[in-house]
Amino acid sequence: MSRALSKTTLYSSSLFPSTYTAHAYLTRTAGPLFTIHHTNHQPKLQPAQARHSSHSPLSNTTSPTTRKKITIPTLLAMHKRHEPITMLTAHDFPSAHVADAAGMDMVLVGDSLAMVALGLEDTSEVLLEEMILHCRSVSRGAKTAFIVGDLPMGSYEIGPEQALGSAIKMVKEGRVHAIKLEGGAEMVPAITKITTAGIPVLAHVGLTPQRQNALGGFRVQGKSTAGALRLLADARAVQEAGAFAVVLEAVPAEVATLITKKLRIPTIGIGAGNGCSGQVLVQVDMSGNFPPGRFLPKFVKKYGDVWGEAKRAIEAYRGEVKERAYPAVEHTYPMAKEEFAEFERVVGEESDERGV
Ligand SMILES: Nc1nc(=O)c2c([nH]1)NC[C@@H]1CN(c3ccc(C(=O)N[C@@H](CCC(=O)O)C(=O)O)cc3)CN21
Ligand SMILES: CC(C)C(=O)C(=O)O
Repeated sequence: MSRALSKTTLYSSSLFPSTYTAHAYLTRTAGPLFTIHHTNHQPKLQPAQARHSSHSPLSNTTSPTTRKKITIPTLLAMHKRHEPITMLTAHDFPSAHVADAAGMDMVLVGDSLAMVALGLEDTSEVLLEEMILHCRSVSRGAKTAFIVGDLPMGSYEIGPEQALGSAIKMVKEGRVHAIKLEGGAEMVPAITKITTAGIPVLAHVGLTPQRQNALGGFRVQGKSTAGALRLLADARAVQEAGAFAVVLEAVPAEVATLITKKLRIPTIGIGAGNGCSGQVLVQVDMSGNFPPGRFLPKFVKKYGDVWGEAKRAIEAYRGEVKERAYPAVEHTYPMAKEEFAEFERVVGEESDERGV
């Protein structure tokens, strides 16, 4: 087994579903806080309310700054003044909300959600309908970032008509602002068709994970002179077709820097060095929301330990439930003494079900 192949196997198999489990916990805990908000117990529920507001689409109080909606002109202005463009993936309401609150310029509903949110083997399995469901929840969570939805494999390669049809569905039903699709020169007719219809396209060249079988795994692209020239030709082709920016994935830094200089549109790098116009990473990777020992591509920097924190909290909860330390008195609802005394008296004559 080659080095690349064994890594690919490790990367895309059983280790991802565990990541999903942890995230599902985080997602579910956010839910109930919503309903509590609307009860009559306002004074007692202050803490819950405060936490609730961090996930509330109605309130912006936890955002560090109130910022304007990011649009294509905003992004192009950043590019013009050489300000790096920040992009992060999100696959649901809370992951979109936190990316938006932390100031990401762009949020990508990447098809990597097949692996990190759905536990699938690779990105080729995810359906357009599934992507749309995730896009809808992300669009409700990210109110200022520019939202891009990934067209999944099979939803755009047949021809420009199919590509436009899928793009329209992503915008109308998924509520995204732009779509991303993988491929270079061969995607020019599709990109032209979609952009002509007024839907912005983020192109994606270099390592294109939807074509991993043809590429022979997740391999760095553009490592030879010929490969780098092909990459530049592809990047130029998608630019001429009307893409507003292009993702460069797993490309030597020098090649990505030179391609960036040769283009008018911004390049968004992932594993392509710091000479690109912006950067993108997968949120679960950079926030450390995965179990210890999982393989990470070389370009990932782990900025947090979300998995460790979630596991620590869940273990503490488990321990307290087992010891009857949780719930404590402050987590319970009071009742007037006389009411309870009467209740106890009325049921007092009955025998206990549990054998007393
Ligand atoms: N969680 C996650 N993060 C990602 O960045 C990501 C996904 N999923 N799924 C779709 C693609 C696949 N990606 C990958 C996956 C593996 C490598 C990888 O193994 N790279 C090798 C280089 C191999 C070579 O030398 O050619 C490495 O060592 O980093 C790269 C990108 C990026 N994307
Ligand atoms: C890694 C990024 C660029 C992506 O395509 C995804 O998340 O699917």
